[in-house]
Amino acid sequence: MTETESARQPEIALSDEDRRGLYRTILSRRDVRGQFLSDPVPDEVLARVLVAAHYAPSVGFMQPWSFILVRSPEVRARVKAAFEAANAEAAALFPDDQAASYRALKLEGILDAPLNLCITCDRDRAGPVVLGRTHMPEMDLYSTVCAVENLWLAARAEGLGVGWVSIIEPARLQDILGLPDRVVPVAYLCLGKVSHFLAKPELASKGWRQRLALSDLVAMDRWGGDAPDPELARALDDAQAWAEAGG
Ligand SMILES: Cc1cc2c(cc1C)N(C[C@H](O)[C@H](O)[C@H](O)COP(=O)(O)O)c1[nH]c(=O)[nH]c(=O)c1N2
Repeated sequence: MTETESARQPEIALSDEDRRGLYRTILSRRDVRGQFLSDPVPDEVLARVLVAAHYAPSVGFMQPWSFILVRSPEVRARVKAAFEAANAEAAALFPDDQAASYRALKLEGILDAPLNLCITCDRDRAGPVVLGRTHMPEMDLYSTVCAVENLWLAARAEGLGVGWVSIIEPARLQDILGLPDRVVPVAYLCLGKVSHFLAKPELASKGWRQRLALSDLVAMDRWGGDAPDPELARALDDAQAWAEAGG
């Protein structure tokens, strides 16, 4: 089969402005828990961020995701109760010196955000044998996470905050949302307009954990292999300094 001109995209790199916009979106995306406004998310905007999620890559083009929009106060109250139960268990797992700061963190916006959204993975969406999943069975879950990140970035570009809540027993979420066994609740998200976006991750500004140096995370050829050569190491440090300055 020959490739026709119309089968190609007209450009390879994006324009400088588009590229800057992409990096700005990536660098300014935040996990939002405490800055939600109650205004509803307009349908057209919601549709666009869901399209962004749906255009994520997926193993074997499986598109295993579905999107459960949770507006019902009753359903959200049940999810919030599931969070409270899991969060109490989680707090008890940290050593004493960390447990108090853990309890002081706000780790969800389930009732504050006007919309909650569960992104699920249907592990049977494309039958039992899926191109690309034959030897790495978790690839459909990873594909669903790609959809989550696409949505998160598109939401940031639209001025919408997203907060991921994973401190919930999955079996309870499964029950509350009526998910069949083959469907995994990959991400429970809170979504809505925000008063502002924080400049830094909240866990960093509250002293829980700081961003690592990228250059320490890059090794040559094998785990624990040589550090990158000095030119690449400098480029990595410069790029991270650029990101820290806001891009
Ligand atoms: C898979 C997964 C699961 C969770 C999160 C993220 C991801 C990727 N994060 C958000 C997390 O704390 C946050 O991404 C980091 O602290 C970095 O901050 P920014 O996302 O850059 O603002 C998160 N935050 C929170 O308050 N409660 C939670 O349960 C979770 N769960």
